[in-house]
Amino acid sequence: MTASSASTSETGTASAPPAVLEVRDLSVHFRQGRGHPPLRAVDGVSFAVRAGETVGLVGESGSGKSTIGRAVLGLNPVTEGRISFAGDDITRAAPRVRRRLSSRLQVVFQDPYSSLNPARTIGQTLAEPLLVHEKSGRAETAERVAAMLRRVGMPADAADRYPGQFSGGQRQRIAIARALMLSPQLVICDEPVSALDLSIQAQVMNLLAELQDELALSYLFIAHDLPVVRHLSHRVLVLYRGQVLESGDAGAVYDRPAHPYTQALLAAAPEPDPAAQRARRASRAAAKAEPGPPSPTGCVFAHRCPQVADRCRTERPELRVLAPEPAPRAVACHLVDELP
Ligand SMILES: Nc1ncnc2c1ncn2[C@@H]1O[C@H](COP(=O)(O)OP(=O)(O)OP(=O)(O)O)[C@@H](O)[C@H]1O
Repeated sequence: MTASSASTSETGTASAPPAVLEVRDLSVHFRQGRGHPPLRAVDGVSFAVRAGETVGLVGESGSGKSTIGRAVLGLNPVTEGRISFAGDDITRAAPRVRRRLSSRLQVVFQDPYSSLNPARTIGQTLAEPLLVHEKSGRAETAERVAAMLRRVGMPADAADRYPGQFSGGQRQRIAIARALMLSPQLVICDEPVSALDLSIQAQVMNLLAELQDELALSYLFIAHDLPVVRHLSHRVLVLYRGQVLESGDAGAVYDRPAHPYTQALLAAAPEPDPAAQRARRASRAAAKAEPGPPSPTGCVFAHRCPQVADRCRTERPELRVLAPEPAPRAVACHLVDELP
């Protein structure tokens, strides 16, 4: 495996569609109280999401996935870096700009039970964005609500009922319908299927994929479940302690993980084939649990890495593009040329 020496943050090619979302060197730090250094929840992350594309964020709990999504939505203050939406800088957008933006940038959260107002009918919930942003008339609003309900696989009479009358999967369809009412360009999906049963998860993921094809939607897809992210993502970013350790084409990252952390993460996912399961178990055993604090200056994964070298404890590795690869892929590891 070889890596080009040029440092890069995945920018794609000149012929790629324009970026809907562009995140550059994003850092989000949280104060931890007197005497403690700030928590670097996100630490220098760069990526772009293009029209019609799904970019998946994966990583263990606490790796910074949701904090990135919340920073894009303006729900977490940005410490450093820049977030652009359709070419406009929205890093510290004023509430008035954010309100306007909400017609083009939407979110679907994990929990469909708490994200829908139990006291409002589904029709009222879906009509609200139209009434606020487009000042639509009543007849047109009712027609658009009914059409969207049909589109997400719900009966039109659902409009007159309340969230409590639906199952978790149906409520998530309704949450997706609400997100799409104003024809957004980008939807941030933050663990959108993790609260659902497996068979329902597949249905909701298929719905998201169909809607993307039909409406040329872009998704920033956040999930801890690796197969779920693979199913929907064109590209993925693998995060650990707020940093991207590997990124690139989803198929390549999953089939030939290059970073020892990505290898360990995939080794922890369920594997039906017994031979592959044995290999994974060995790789999992090699990646140490958290034996101590990470080095403040070196690679954030060094203290757990089975391949760690002296340099890893003192020098932070840059994200470098692997070559030759059909699609750009980048890995932050000093040992990338020597890895199996
Ligand atoms: N508002 C906050 N104040 C302080 N610390 C926070 C805040 N939000 C997140 N964190 C911390 O930032 C780190 C990253 O959290 P984040 O929720 O982004 O991780 P995640 O990868 O989405 O994991 P999970 O799936 O468990 O939420 C964690 O250590 C978390 O405790």
